[in-house]
Amino acid sequence: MIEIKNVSYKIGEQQILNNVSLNIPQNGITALIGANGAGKSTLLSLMARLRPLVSGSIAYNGRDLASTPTAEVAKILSILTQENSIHSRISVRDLLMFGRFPYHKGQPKPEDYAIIDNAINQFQLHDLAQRYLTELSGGQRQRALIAMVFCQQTEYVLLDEPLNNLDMYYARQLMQLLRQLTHEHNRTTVVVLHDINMAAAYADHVIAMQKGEVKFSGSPDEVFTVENIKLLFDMDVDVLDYQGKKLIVHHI
Ligand SMILES: Nc1ncnc2c1ncn2[C@@H]1O[C@H](COP(=O)(O)OP(=O)(O)OP(=O)(O)O)[C@@H](O)[C@H]1O
Repeated sequence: MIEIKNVSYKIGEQQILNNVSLNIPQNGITALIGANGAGKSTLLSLMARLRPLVSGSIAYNGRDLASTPTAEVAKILSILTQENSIHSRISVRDLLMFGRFPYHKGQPKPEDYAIIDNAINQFQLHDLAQRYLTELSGGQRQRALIAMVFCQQTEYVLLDEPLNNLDMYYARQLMQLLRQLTHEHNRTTVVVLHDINMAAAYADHVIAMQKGEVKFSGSPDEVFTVENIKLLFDMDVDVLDYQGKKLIVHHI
């Protein structure tokens, strides 16, 4: 479980997070949803210690994040941020090997190569493996970066808007793969999603944020109601039942 207790965060005079407390269940996919500016990315970056925690606490399986050495943190959690723009001339294959660095420390072993080959297969990167990141389209680069995160094989995976730049085919493929990799390896994946139908279809748990606070937390069935979506996004929508999942009709 990830335990977040009384986390507040300010930038200048602006209160970005206001006393956020929540428990993210162990094993499975938790979707973090909410309007632009709600504080999702800020919370994720505090959870990965990319920003220093100034108040409150965050613990992974009872282990306090603030007092865990950096080398240990790299083996507990991995993160894909929205700012993951790598401009150096590095090939996709080398990028994936870079993800293994906390384990091989510059001297890859056969198991590191095996993990990378596997990721190239799973993320359908064969045609891109030798190409430089700078030569890829936005969506291709995004897939490579997500594959790198998975090569780190951490118990906790934090992904900020992984569907950015992905077309319909790869967006669905990624969510299916996320679900498969999360459940097969008993991982805990926290994913910021703007596409609430993807959250409804693939998440086990949903956390909805608004103005720096957690508004709702529960199963997709509990969170995705007409009333909650009105409150979160100020939109009138229909919520349908489709193949056992909620389908939110919001585009017409
Ligand atoms: N470096 C910064 N300086 C000033 N304000 C910031 C900074 N970073 C974020 N903010 C503000 O913090 C608030 C929360 O931003 P955050 O990126 O966490 O929201 P979000 O829910 O992830 O939004 P989005 O869905 O648009 O990505 C916003 O009001 C944003 O303008």
